[in-house]
Amino acid sequence: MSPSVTTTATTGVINKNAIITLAQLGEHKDVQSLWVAVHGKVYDLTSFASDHPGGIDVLKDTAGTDATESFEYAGHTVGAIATMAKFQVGRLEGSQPEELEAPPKVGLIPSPVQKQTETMTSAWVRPTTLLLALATGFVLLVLIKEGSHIIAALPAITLPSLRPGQGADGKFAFLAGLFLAGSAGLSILISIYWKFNKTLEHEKSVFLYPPVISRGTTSLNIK
Ligand code: HEM
Repeated sequence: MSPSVTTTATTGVINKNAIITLAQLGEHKDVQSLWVAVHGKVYDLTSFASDHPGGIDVLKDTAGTDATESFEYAGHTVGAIATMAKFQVGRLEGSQPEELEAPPKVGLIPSPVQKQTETMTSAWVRPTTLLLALATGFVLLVLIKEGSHIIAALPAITLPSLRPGQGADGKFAFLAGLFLAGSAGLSILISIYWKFNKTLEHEKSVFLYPPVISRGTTSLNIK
């Protein structure tokens, strides 16, 4: 025999496994006694209805019925799901109570899958970095040893003139100036981005996050 409805939140003792029929649920459809079923579990929200952050009206509209669809549509947070347990007064007859799944937490720490991908990337990057460091070291050594000859062999660089046609070698000088200014600007931008990225103290580049992360039903599984 199924356990019976022993009591409600207002009377004290609660049997959370009490089987409640749809007809019994339907008897609690107003603010004096407001019950709803969500995912096979029945909740007595009489004392909570006026404090419900989503408003009392949505609860009044679904009072005495299976409110699973509306509940899901509202997209409740982990906090809301944790709060529900204390209002449970039974289980809806004929339904298999489902454990409510809390929406994924959204944060700046990547999930294990993302971490794995990034670790793979950094593992790939490491030998490249080593190779680059070795190449730089080699170039430096050559410069130290043969520096004066190389510098002597280089053509003299003349800074560009702002007025076209003036300065040594008009067109070339302007292009050289443009190139120098461009490289300087790019280096400044790269270092600003690098510093900005470090300041945020997370494990992922800022540009890898979507601009908008929706609450509740986000498909992002960032934990
Ligand atoms: C069963 C116990 C319930 C609890 C403990 C609860 C709790 C909450 C909480 C804490 C919020 C604020 C947002 C959040 O933290 O998720 C909220 C919002 C809301 N709830 Fe509930 N709720 C319950 C049931 C329901 C039901 C049955 C419905 C629909 C019939 C509903 C509809 C809403 C709506 C529409 C919002 C506003 C969502 C928004 O502003 O985006 N809630 N609820």
